[in-house]
Amino acid sequence: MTPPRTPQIPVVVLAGFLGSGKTTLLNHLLRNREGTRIGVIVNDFGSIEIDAMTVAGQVGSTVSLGNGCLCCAVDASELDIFLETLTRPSARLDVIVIEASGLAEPQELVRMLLASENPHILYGGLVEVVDAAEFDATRERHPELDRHLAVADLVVLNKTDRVGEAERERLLRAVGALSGPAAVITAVHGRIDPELLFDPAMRPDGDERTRQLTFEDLLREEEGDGGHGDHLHAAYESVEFTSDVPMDPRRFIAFLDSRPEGLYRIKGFADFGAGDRDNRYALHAVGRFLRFVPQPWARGEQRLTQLVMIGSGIDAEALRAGLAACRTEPGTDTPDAERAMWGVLRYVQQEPDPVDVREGDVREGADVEEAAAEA
Ligand SMILES: Nc1nc2c(ncn2[C@@H]2O[C@H](COP(=O)(O)OP(=O)(O)OP(=O)(O)O)[C@@H](O)[C@H]2O)c(=O)[nH]1
Repeated sequence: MTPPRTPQIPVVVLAGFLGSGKTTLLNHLLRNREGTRIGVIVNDFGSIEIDAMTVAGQVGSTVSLGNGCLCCAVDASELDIFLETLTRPSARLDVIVIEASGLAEPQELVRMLLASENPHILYGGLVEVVDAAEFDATRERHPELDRHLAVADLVVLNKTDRVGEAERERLLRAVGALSGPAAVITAVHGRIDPELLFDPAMRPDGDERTRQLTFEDLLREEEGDGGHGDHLHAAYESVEFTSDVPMDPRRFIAFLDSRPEGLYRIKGFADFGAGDRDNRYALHAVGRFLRFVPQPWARGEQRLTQLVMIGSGIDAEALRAGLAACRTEPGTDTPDAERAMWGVLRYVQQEPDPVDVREGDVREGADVEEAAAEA
């Protein structure tokens, strides 16, 4: 296996029915990006483009698909052109979010991303936004919602301010039953913790940290109280795990496959010892989405497994104990470890992965208006 030589930018797909709150959530992400540079692809002309540019000050990083419906594009070349623009080194983006139109078939977008030959992107998961107040009515009118939920990696039950406590619980159960193992979180005005979707940027040159007061800072001041209403960290717990003993690939995958529902996000690096002496494995999980990226160990770098897990209602001690039980025992770090890596390699992006795409669900391309790129 050849680890990617160029840095890859995660691409997150944001889907949800008309009016569910996608744009609101996207704006929230842009306002709370903390220095992370977000590129946005929208296919709803005018709905976010201005916000994306003014709020995040990212002129040149937003692509609008005119009247075109991205999900219906007959071939992936148009999407590739947009991604090409956004992944240019000069854009210096850390993450790209594609806001699917309210009527999109999100799995088609996912299929196109996985099939993309752009070496600079890494599919980052499908987030489905659901309007809590309209859930039953939307399902009635659009039975395909069930299918969208079934392929989502993270479901955001939005507008919970519009329903009572009991109704919220009922909806959580109903959505959870349809979305299977995907994590379901509730939100008001799309205020989710951005770290659930992507890591904050760590810039070696520190240019974002020593920056001047930005538009976001001003916005936060404007919102009063330093924007504490948006402090989502209080709602989530974060658990860290570090080990200088390599992880057993089979046990680690079994641990990940059975991770608890409330664990929305895992990020970090794993050392698989004899499984792969040359690479550490960057791990990125959003909801039930999981991806490993092998990265060569730097010369002299201490070989550690370092993980951060974010969730709500999670049992920190049980998680740490579960991970501790995944460590290799002395003497088991044998040549068989390479075969044990097969389970991990299933989650390394090499080609379109049938685990992520359910072909039966994919809609064939339909007519599409000419899409326009304005980058
Ligand atoms: N009460 C309430 N209103 C919300 C919430 N989130 C969004 N809205 C409102 O719902 C409306 C639709 O939100 P958008 O973010 O534009 O929804 P969208 O999914 O981008 O809509 P389309 O682009 O049409 O698919 C707007 O008026 C929002 O202000 C919420 O949590 N509670």
